[in-house]
Amino acid sequence: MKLPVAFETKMRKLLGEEYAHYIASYNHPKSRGFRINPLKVSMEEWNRISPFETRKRVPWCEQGFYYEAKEKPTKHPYYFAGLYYIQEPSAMAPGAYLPIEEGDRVLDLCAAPGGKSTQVGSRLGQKGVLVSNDISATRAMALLKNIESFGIRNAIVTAETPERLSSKLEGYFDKILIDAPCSGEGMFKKSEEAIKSWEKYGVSHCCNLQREILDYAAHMLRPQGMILYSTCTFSPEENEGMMEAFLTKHPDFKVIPLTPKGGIQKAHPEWGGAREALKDALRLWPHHLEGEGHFVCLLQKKGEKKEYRSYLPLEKRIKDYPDMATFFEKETTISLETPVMEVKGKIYAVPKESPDLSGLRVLRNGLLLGELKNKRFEPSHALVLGYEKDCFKHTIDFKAEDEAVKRYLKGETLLYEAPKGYHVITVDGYPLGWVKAQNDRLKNEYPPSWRMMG
Ligand SMILES: C[S@@+](CC[C@H](N)C(=O)[O-])C[C@H]1O[C@@H](n2cnc3c(N)ncnc32)[C@H](O)[C@@H]1O
Repeated sequence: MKLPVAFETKMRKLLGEEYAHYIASYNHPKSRGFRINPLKVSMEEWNRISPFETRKRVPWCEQGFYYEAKEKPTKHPYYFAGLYYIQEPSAMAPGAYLPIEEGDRVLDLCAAPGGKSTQVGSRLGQKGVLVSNDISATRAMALLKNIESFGIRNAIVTAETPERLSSKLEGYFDKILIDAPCSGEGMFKKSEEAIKSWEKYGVSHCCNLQREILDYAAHMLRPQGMILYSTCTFSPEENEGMMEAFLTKHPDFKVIPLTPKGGIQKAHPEWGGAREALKDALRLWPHHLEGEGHFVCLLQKKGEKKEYRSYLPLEKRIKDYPDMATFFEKETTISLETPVMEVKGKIYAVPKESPDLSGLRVLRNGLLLGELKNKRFEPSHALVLGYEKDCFKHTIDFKAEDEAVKRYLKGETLLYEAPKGYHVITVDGYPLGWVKAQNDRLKNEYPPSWRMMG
């Protein structure tokens, strides 16, 4: 791999004697990881059912595992059931180090494609609120799909600028994750694109973005709330230096020490002309652990906790829409008292204490239950992925090895005798999607954009 000369020179200067060790890590094979979804599978259950040989754990992430390329986890039906997310092991650190308490309102401000959002969302355990945002509407679509796949019901997905979000959400959040757009130096081994982007945009362009994002985040955080700032770059300007500039501008914030685990190192305040307290931020180095480069820092806002009062009024329930209520009664055990919101015929189950986001670009207001079409209710794919098997009254279960599962995931009609109407296909008991049974056939309702390729 050809690294930019300016980058090598910079790293040699920063790392001194360690440089040889660091540069040698570019010859090591890439580390691959996946993170299991505690909303769908406990660790005990996973250890029983895991189809993969490798059982090696990622030391800094309770749900993280390494895997070998030959194991091809994206081809297994469990992937389609949302049992795990493929994630570079070091990228699991920010979501693991963010403290989460029951009922927290969390903002993931730069969230696409959803690595950290799926992690934090699954740690929330369907309680509280997760607002997952990305400035790019196209990237936010991929984020939405991953949130749906993970079955996170209490997530709101937006595609907004931090400025516009902050105009509506002053002091709303308990926790904010900023996985900042950065110069990506820690990802050079993972992608050639990262090198090209570094050469094109450089560090200072990213610093401007990060400063702005951090300022808007500070505005949206309640006193006593926390910001977890992370990058996948080595440059001190975007890490210790960025945190120093933020703390100078916002003296109502302090650094919360993080404990290094499994080869993670302390940060280097001296590199960024930063205060001593920033040694308690963390750096992940490819020559100290199995994973790429990352920086993680936890900040807390001082002051007294205030109550946020401007919630979205939730007046409707499933039972208020007769066609939908009939469907839910016939097909599910989900409560008809579930609070819902209708947007252009689409019905969402909305988390309690949702903020009022009117006027913003909202892709999803909670769990999409389905659509009202000419008085008929059509259930969504997200509904199947958002609940466990026992919540559906008509299910057809296949074993993961059964060829029918792959054929279903590829969109084929299956020959199968079942009572007429909707059924949920499950794999080893994990819901995958809808079918409609008729005349000894299961009409495939698996969405084309979710299908298994190849
Ligand atoms: C490092 S990536 C995020 C990766 C993501 N957190 C994950 O774990 O999958 C940074 C993201 O920031 C987004 N971004 C860039 N500028 C932004 C801004 N001003 N506000 C919000 N998001 C921004 C990019 O579109 C990109 O998706």
